Amino acid sequence: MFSFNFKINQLINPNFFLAMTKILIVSHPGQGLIHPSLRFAARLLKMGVSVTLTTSFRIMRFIDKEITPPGLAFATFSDGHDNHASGKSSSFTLQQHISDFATHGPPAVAEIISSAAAKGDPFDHVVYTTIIPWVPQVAAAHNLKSTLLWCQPATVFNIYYHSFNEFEELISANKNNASFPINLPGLPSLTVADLPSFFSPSSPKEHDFLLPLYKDHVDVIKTGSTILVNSFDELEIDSMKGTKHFHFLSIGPLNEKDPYNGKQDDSCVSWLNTKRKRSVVYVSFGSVTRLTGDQTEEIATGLLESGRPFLWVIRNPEEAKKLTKIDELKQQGMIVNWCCQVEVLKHEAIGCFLMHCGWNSTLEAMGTGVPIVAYPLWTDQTTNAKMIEDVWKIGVRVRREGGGVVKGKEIERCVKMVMGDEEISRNVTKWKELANEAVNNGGSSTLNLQAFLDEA
Ligand SMILES: O=c1ccn([C@@H]2O[C@H](COP(=O)(O)OP(=O)(O)O[C@H]3O[C@H](CO)[C@@H](O)[C@H](O)[C@H]3O)[C@@H](O)[C@H]2O)c(=O)[nH]1
Repeated sequence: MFSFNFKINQLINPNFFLAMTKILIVSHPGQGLIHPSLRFAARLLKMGVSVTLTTSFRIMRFIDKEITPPGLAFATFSDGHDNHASGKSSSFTLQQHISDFATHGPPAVAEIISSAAAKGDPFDHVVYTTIIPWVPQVAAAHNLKSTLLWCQPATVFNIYYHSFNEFEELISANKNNASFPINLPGLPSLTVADLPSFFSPSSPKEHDFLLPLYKDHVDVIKTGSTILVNSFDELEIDSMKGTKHFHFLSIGPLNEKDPYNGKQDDSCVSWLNTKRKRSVVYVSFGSVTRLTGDQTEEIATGLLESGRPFLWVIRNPEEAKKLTKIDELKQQGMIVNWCCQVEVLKHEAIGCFLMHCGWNSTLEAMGTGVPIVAYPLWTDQTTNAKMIEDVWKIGVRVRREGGGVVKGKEIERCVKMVMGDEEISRNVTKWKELANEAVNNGGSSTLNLQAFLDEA
């Protein structure tokens, strides 16, 4: 059912011999979670920890084995979708995806843990990502401690926590009033519209299973437990103190290039090399959501009207071909179905990032000092967009006229505004420095990770 794939480079990694702690990372096989898991694994390996990453075969096929971090071991298992055509766009529903992983995962992870113990090389600790709340039970059944690696802002965790506890009634009673103020301990002033999208009455029916799933996550964590967060103290210290029930340890931003993307695709970089400094709009909406045809057409109009060159990730090449002004678009910009985003964002030609506010993309923009045009779609993105615009002040959020599709004119306005705003530019530089300092030697996230390992 599962296969151990201990890599030969374990043998040449000096840290391997020094390893004191052996950690199993269990990751949901979605990209928003596999990227931070790989990056977290790389961090741990650098600190002399022995790490095994487990997830489904399906996603592992997209990981470039030649550039995985030295020493990283994989133990993969089937989630019932091994032959699915692409790990970069799914045809089966998210609910099915999560539920199949929850069916196949527990016995496979149990087997991985007991098999390592039987070989005399047991795990010391299990770390698991968001949306797999079944992991702590499996770990506990093998007398192992487990820790959640929360891959969204601490602010969002606390919103969930409070909304499932003392603020449940207040939020529920006012969910139809988007501007109703919600003041939660440690968090900035929010409104109902700033909460994760699953609280909204307009959230699609097929997302109804997600709020109970997040509740399971919160319920399963014992009071006083440590929660690792892909964030950094300077960014969210108040939010992290927003509940006395948990001990947040921020260990991010987890922003390094990882082997999911494979080797650098030189065509994007060669194209960016021909563009002026800070002139290009980079556009990407992450790995999950699909925009409607109307939304995509309006974005195309906005980009064309902005007059700026752009690099636009449209995951489905067929959708790109259907764009009405595809010839004009190709003259002004470049459309790709995937790129190595962390490398692209580092390029000096990038002037702003039009995005969905997925947490990884937000941190990647922050770590490279790229201002954001926030176009949130679902889940944590509504909250992230609020923080981006009003709290960290590193971008501007698109407005929807009468709640409909965001118009091309609005995209154009936001792109022009964010690329010329001095206050945003100053804040972007400030957060870039703080984000990078946090993960340096002696930085807050490095110290927090050390503290976690001391306890693990
Ligand atoms: O062409 C591309 C496009 C994306 N990426 C990477 O893919 C990841 C995308 O992650 P994220 O920005 O978080 O978006 P999603 O994939 O949509 O992530 C889901 O999971 C995240 C973590 O839970 C949530 O914050 C998001 O809202 C949710 O949509 C990032 O690391 C990007 O660098 C690439 O490398 N190349």
